[in-house]
Amino acid sequence: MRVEAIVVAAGSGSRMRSETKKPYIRLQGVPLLIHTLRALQTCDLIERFVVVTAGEDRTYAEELIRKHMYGSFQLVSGGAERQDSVRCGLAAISEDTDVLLVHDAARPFVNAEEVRNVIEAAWQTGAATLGTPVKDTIKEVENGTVVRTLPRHKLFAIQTPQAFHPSLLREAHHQALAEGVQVTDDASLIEWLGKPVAIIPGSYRNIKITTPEDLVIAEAFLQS
Ligand SMILES: Nc1ccn([C@@H]2O[C@H](COP(=O)(O)OP(=O)(O)OP(=O)(O)O)[C@@H](O)[C@H]2O)c(=O)n1
Ligand SMILES: C[C@](O)(CO)[C@H](O)COP(=O)(O)O
Repeated sequence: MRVEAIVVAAGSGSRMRSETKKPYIRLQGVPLLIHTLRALQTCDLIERFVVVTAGEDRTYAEELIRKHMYGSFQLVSGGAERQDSVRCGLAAISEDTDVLLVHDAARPFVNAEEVRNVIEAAWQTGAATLGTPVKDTIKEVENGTVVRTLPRHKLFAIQTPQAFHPSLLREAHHQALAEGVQVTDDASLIEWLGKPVAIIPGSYRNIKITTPEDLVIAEAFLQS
């Protein structure tokens, strides 16, 4: 089974409100993107990485990766939305790839077992994602008023990595582009095609670094 990974790092990080772009913020002296690539590399199934960055950051990111990492990788320029960046990455995936992993550069705490589990599930079923049962009560709200409370026992917070048969993800992105469908994760596109997505138990440590508070949590995780 040949596995390749797309790591999306082309976001603007607007919710972080930092001077340094989010993938290059340093945690214990090491850029976030490098923490994330190292975490993925703990799973020895991944043969090659396609790293998607903003066009103007490509050279800088390439230098960083060469300095801190081993293994095969390619840099690709991303697009305006996450979905566009994944599509740019897809174009650089090798034709003979059996399972394609898609991961946020903003999730540095994924572990080897989680990566392996999601890859193996996608190999069996076509599409799989990590997820954790939600801890809070979730309400649907409109115009500042609660519409309804959703049944918590059915709700999962969805993470990356997500893994797919490449042909299935290519078809989903191709159709979504043609029909103007925009979603926030790749699994949603598979759902939209009417195909099943397996949920693999994730960990509450696999946070997405999104707002400044997450940097405090990340430093604490790194120290522990
Ligand atoms: N046009 C985009 C938007 C997002 N991403 C990537 O998708 C992942 C998840 O997105 P998020 O954490 O929300 O990052 P940003 O879009 O950068 O943040 P924000 O929404 O706060 O601007 C990140 O690794 C981000 O770099 C991307 O590659 N291309
Ligand atoms: C893909 C994702 O990380 C799953 O939780 C999330 O949907 C990314 O969303 P964002 O809007 O880019 O934060």
